Amino acid sequence: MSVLIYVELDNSSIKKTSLEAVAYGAKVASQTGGQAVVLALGKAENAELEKAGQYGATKVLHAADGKLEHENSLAFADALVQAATQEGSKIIILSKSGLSDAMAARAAAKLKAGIVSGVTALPETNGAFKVTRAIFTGKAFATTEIKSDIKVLVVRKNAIEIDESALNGGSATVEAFQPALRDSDFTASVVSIEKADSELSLTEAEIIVSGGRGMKGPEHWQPLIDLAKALGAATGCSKPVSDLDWRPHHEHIGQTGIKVAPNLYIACGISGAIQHLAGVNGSKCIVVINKDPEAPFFKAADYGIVGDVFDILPKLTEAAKSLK
Ligand SMILES: Cc1cc2nc3c(=O)[nH]c(=O)nc-3n(C[C@H](O)[C@H](O)[C@H](O)COP(=O)(O)OP(=O)(O)OC[C@H]3O[C@@H](n4cnc5c(N)ncnc54)[C@H](O)[C@@H]3O)c2cc1C
Repeated sequence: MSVLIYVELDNSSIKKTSLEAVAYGAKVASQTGGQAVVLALGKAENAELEKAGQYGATKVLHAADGKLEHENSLAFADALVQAATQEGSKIIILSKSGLSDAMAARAAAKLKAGIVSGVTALPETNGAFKVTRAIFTGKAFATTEIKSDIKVLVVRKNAIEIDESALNGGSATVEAFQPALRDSDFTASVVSIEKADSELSLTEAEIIVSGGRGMKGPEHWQPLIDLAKALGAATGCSKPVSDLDWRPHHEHIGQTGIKVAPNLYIACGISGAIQHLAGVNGSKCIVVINKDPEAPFFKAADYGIVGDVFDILPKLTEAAKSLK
């Protein structure tokens, strides 16, 4: 029995969050006595896809059809179902994203599979198949039993720890895969894409430096950008900041914005309202800088600095530069 893992591509490379899903899938495969097979849709070099082997995959199915170059949840879900059927996969794993949630739901309906999204840990597979997932925007965890023959898991970032230095150096074999694509899946298609000029995507970033209303205005953002540059971090912001057009809307983090799960989240002049926390509580380590020692964000912080952001940010930037 195989475990099928769908990986998302960005500029012909496997996204980091998808490599985590491969590592997760490989562990599930070894728990259940199967092999980990990867599905990649769109343009990518074999050498890039073989990398999935380092994370425990034995085989990569690659559908390079030009029609699959742009995200299309209908066609991608169809391809996923066909790959699962071909491989006889009973467990299908995707890394959580807007695209994968849409694909997973469609594929689960077609395969009559039980689906759990927001999975935070490896499943229990001795006896009943149980998974833990985040609920109430990450404030609680629920254990769910999946009873169907086929199971679909949409896994949150950081669900398992990957020690990059201990990767096994293996290489997966890449096989061409040609799903039957239906014209009805392409009734709406991407005509052009304009990418945000930020170099790092918030959902993929290892480090995020984020600012709130405490930054006082767009003209005062440079110290935050300097720290982000020194750390190789992406920049984010609270909702009022993007509502006020101090920062672009794609930086808005929280319940109504992007949900992030970096290794390090540095919050500068953000109060820590529950709606903001809902977007950051998957972060491994949270550092809060706020001049108000009673700011609610400190309760969610791993490290807190009580002080003025405009004093602290330049010092952190200098320290980050000197460490390099
Ligand atoms: C339905 C709904 C959905 C929402 N969705 C979101 C969401 O997705 N994301 C989101 O962020 N918000 C969201 N909000 C808004 C949320 O409730 C808060 O109002 C918002 O997060 C507050 O933003 P802030 O922390 O930047 O500003 P404030 O609450 O104004 O906090 C500013 C903080 O900066 C500190 N500060 C001021 N000056 C300095 C200084 N010089 N140095 C250090 N610290 C300083 C202050 O002590 C304060 O804690 C939502 C609200 C609703 C009702």
